[in-house]
Parts: sequence; structure tokens; C-alpha cells
Amino acid sequence: MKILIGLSGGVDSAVAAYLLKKQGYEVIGTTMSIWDGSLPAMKTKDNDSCLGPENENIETAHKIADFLKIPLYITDCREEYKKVVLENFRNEYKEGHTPNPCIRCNAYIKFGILPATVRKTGLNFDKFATGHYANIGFDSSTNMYQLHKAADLNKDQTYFLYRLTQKTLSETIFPLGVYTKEQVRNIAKKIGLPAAEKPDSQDFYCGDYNDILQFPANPGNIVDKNGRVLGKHNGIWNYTIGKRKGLGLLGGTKDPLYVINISAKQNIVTIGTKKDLYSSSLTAEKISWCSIPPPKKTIEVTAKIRRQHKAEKVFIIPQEDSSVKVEFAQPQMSVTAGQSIVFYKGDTVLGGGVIH
Ligand SMILES: Nc1ncnc2c1ncn2[C@@H]1O[C@H](COP(=O)(O)OP(=O)(O)OP(=O)(O)O)[C@@H](O)[C@H]1O
Repeated sequence: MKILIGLSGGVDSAVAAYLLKKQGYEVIGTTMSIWDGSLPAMKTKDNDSCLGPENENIETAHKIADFLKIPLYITDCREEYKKVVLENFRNEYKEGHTPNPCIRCNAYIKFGILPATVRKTGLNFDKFATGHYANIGFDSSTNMYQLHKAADLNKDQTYFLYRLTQKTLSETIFPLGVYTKEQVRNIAKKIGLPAAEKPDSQDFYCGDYNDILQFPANPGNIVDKNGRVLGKHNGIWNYTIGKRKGLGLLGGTKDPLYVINISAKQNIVTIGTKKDLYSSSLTAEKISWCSIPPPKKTIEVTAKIRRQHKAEKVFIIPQEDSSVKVEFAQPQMSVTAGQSIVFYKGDTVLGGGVIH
């Protein structure tokens, strides 16, 4: 079997490639290029984000490929990344939402355009692999592939993968799903991999998001729940639900204040106390059911409303228009439009959607 692996120049994908080779597969590497140099380059050296100058990563990917004796192809995904990920990023912030670009990148670029572009060059392969921490299984009772959490729950990346389709799951391998990060680092050190000491990538972009957004200032009011003006903002995209610091309010207040609502239509940021941040339900759209057929009636599952959230008990109530209403068993803090809610049953990712 021939496997194409996405080699980022980091330790995870390098070890994943090593493990595949060790299992006897024919492995070929590809590094996707998404950086077109139009944004200010980051100043900090240790910040290894996805979107940033790539030369060093490509150089390391070449070193890794040479070390593992596998061919490496650099794949230009810059145009598509700009159209699919960065444009959406801008549109979402314009709407006062807080998007999650990694989820979109995975669904459309990393597991879509990247392998498809390699195939178009005439290079054939049977499966596509990455160094993500996740597992894929198959449920013979439903005949469906299943996305499962990684063995290393601290590194589990399934939150970012819920938009993968059945077809993609059927063609994908996650060699690191059964390992802990510590084991992966130890393998890298033991075999002397060039990327062994590289830090994990932290964020998708390490600079100021305004570099990407580039919106002209659009001043408006910061108000309390009663509409009383407490301050001014320069653009709603500088705020996210739950933000507490740097609100630039006029007078000192007794209780700590947080952003509780952002209205693009009214160009208003609303501030409230911690208890105003709690919601008992939400609506999610653009639903992707990655491991099960779309449920027709209410189901009880657990759900995360952001990557670091502890999965909580919820009831999913399917709506006519294919969106879902989600009711929390316990009210949850900082439900944020643009972020994804991801549904789990045990360690299986059922699917997810974008919070409205
Ligand atoms: N530029 C890229 N080209 C090809 N594949 C990539 C690229 N960036 C990430 N990937 C793939 O996606 C996986 C998960 O990426 P993520 O950004 O989460 O990095 P990571 O966990 O730090 O992994 P790594 O140590 O391999 O960089 C990587 O292991 C790799 O297989």
C-alpha cells in the first residue's frame, strides 16, 4: 500500500511517517505551502504557527524526508487557502463571530485540496496520513467509519476534525492515534529525527489578527444590558465573547465585566457580569455528522463548545432546516458564535456544527 503523508516539518508528522515506513508501507511526503508573504512576518522565532514564513519548515521537511529516505513534494495551496480559509476568517469577524480557521483548513485544504492536488500531478496513493492525534474505526452495524478520540486525551485533536466526511475517513490514517505525545517525542529522539526538539504549533497565526483582517476602523459604542453607553470601540472584530481585559471602559465598576454580546448589525459590543455569560441553549448550523446518520429525533450526547471545554451533557434537537438546537443539561459559559460545537458519545465524535 502506498501512503501519502502531510509532512509539516514538525515532530508529529515525521514520527507518523517513520511508523508507516516501519510497518512496511511505501510512503511519500507532501508539504503544503499556504504562506504567500503578504502578511507581516512574525518576530518571535519559537512561535511555530501554521500561517507564517515557511522556508525553515520546508527545509526541515526535506531533512526529515531525506532521513527517512522518502520522496517529498511541495504542494502549492496558497490560492485555495486564501479563498477558503482567510476569506471566511475575515467574513466571520466582520459578522462579530469568532471563527475557527483550523477546522476549515482541515475540512477543505489539508484533507481536501492537498491530497487532490498531489493526485492531479499523476502521483497515485491508496491512503492519506497526517500526524494528528485521533483514531478511525469502522462500525459494521451501520457500515460507517467512526472518528474516535486519541489515546492521549491531552493531545486529542478530534475537535478540529469533525467536518471530515465518510469518504475522507475511509481514505485516512492517523498513525499517532494510539500513542502519547511523550512516546512520540521519545521515538523521535531515539531514532535521531531532525525535528525531535521542535515545539508544537500553537496557533494558526502568531501575529496580530488585524494583519489578516485589515478592516478600516469602524467606531461604535460599548453598552451595558440596558443600553447605557460605557465606552467606545474601534471595530467589533477586536472583541470576543467572554473578553474581560482591555475593554477600555469609561468608569471603574464594582464587578468584573465581560463581553456578553457582539452585534454587527448595530455595531455594538454589550458588556455584562459573569452570570450574563451563561446560556442554557444554542443553535448550530452547517452540521456535519461524521460518524452517524443525521439523527431524526432528540438525542442525549456530550458536547464541547470550544477545544479546551470539558465535554458536557447536552440534548440535540434536530430542526427542519438541518440546523440543530442544543440544550445544555447545565448552563455553559461563553457560548461563542463562529466557534464549533462538537458532539461525542463516549470517545466517538458523532459530528458537530458552527455555533450561530
Ligand atoms: N504545512 C503542512 N504540510 C503538510 N501537512 C501538514 C502541514 N501542516 C500540518 N500538516 C499535517 O497536519 C498534522 C497536524 O498539524 P498541526 O498543525 O496540528 O501540527 P502538530 O500537531 O504540531 O504536528 P507536527 O508536529 O507534525 O507539525 C501534522 O502532523 C501534519 O501531518
